[in-house]
This record gives sequence, structure tokens and C-alpha cells, in this order.
Amino acid sequence: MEQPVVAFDNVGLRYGQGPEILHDISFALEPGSFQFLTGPSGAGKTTLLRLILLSLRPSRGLVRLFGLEASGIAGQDLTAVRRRMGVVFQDFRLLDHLTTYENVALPLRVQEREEASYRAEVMELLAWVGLGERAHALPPVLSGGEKQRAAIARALIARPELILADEPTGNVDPALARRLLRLFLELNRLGTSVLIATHDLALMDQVDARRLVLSDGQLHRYD
Ligand SMILES: Nc1ncnc2c1ncn2[C@@H]1O[C@H](COP(=O)(O)OP(=O)(O)OP(=O)(O)O)[C@@H](O)[C@H]1O
Repeated sequence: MEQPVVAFDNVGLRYGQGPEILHDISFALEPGSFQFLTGPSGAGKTTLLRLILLSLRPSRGLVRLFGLEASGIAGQDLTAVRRRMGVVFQDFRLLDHLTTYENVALPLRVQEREEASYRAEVMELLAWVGLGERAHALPPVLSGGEKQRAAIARALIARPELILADEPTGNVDPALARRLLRLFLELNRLGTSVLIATHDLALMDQVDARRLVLSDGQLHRYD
């Protein structure tokens, strides 16, 4: 069988000397799977995503990414593993001095690709997320929903193997949320694994997908 894209084995996490936020979390994301991560505010969804992104290390237990044990991933390997993931952060993290187009193209630029080889691709994705007219705008003048769509486009442009999205439809109206969901589903159909953290029940109800529910530091799985 193919290796899971992500596997947690009895993972526990505390911040500093604080209380344990996640207890004995075990789950796997299989290649090509589509799953939601949900649970009450403060339950630890962002924390769990940060463990997958290797921006946090578990206090105990094992995290494996693409078959590699997280504790052994460092330096260039860390960069290489992160490039296999596309991330939509809750706070977008766009670079304010770059245009929307340049922000979205960034993952391709760091691969040292020629602009001529990706320009049309970036413009097409911008048009798809409804930002065709905003390509040359700087993030500070974008609305919350526009920033969110730019962040989604940036996460998708390099066709990562795994997409992690933290409340990716939190700032858009329901019609646009459905459209963005279709984009995630389409990428999933092409083989990308997708994990979407959300509170949005209406969004989850549109897809027959596994729900990973965090509460009281435990993870429950609903197929
Ligand atoms: N850097 C940090 N240092 C200390 N505690 C933190 C830190 N980040 C998060 N926490 C705490 O960890 C818990 C889980 O937070 P987290 O942001 O992962 O929850 P969440 O489920 O993503 O919440 P929300 O849905 O509101 O975004 C919260 O009690 C939070 O206060």
C-alpha cells in the first residue's frame, strides 16, 4: 500500500510549560484523500496543522510526512518537504509589497521557473478565483475575501501533493465558498490530498468526506 501523506502516532502537544492541548492523536491522511478537520474554537485545529507543516514539533509521539519521520527532517529536506504542501493560512500571510499576481506566482518563482512559462497559468487561476481584475493590486487594498482568494491561489499554483487550508472560506459569501470548494474538489480529483480546517457546517455538508473532529484534545473520526 502507498505510504500515507501524513501519519500521526500518539501525538501530544503542549506549548512551553502550559497544559497539554492535544492528547494521543493518531490518524492518517491517505494519498488522494479529502478530509475536513473541525471542532470548537480553541480545540487545536491550527495547532494540528502547524504540526503537519513542521512549524511545531510534537511534545511526544511520532509525526510522519510522505513516509519520513518529522524529527529527522531538517535543513534542505525541510524546504523540500514544505514545497510538497500548499497552505492557506487563516491570516493569509500575503507579502504586502508584492502584487496579487506576484504573490500567487511566488511558489513558482522560488522554483526558479521563467516567468514566461507560468504567466498564463497564474492569470488563469486568478481569473478562476475572481481576481483577474485585481492582478496588479497590492494586498493592503484588497478586501478580506480577495486576500483569502489570493492566498488560496498561491497555495494551489504549484500543484502541491497536499493542501492544508485553515478556514479557507471564512471571509467569502456562500456562493463563492461553494466555488472555492469546487476548486479544492477538482484538485483532489486530480490526485491532491486535501485537509480543510473549518467551523462551517454548511460547507462540510456539501461534500461526503471524512470529518476529523477535535474536542477536549482528542481526535474523533467520522466517516
Ligand atoms: N503559540 C501559542 N502559545 C501558547 N498557547 C497557544 C499558542 N497557540 C495556540 N495556543 C492555545 O492552544 C489552544 C488551541 O489553539 P488553536 O489555535 O490550535 O485552536 P483552533 O482550534 O485552531 O481555534 P480557532 O478555531 O479559534 O482558530 C488554544 O487554547 C490556544 O490558546
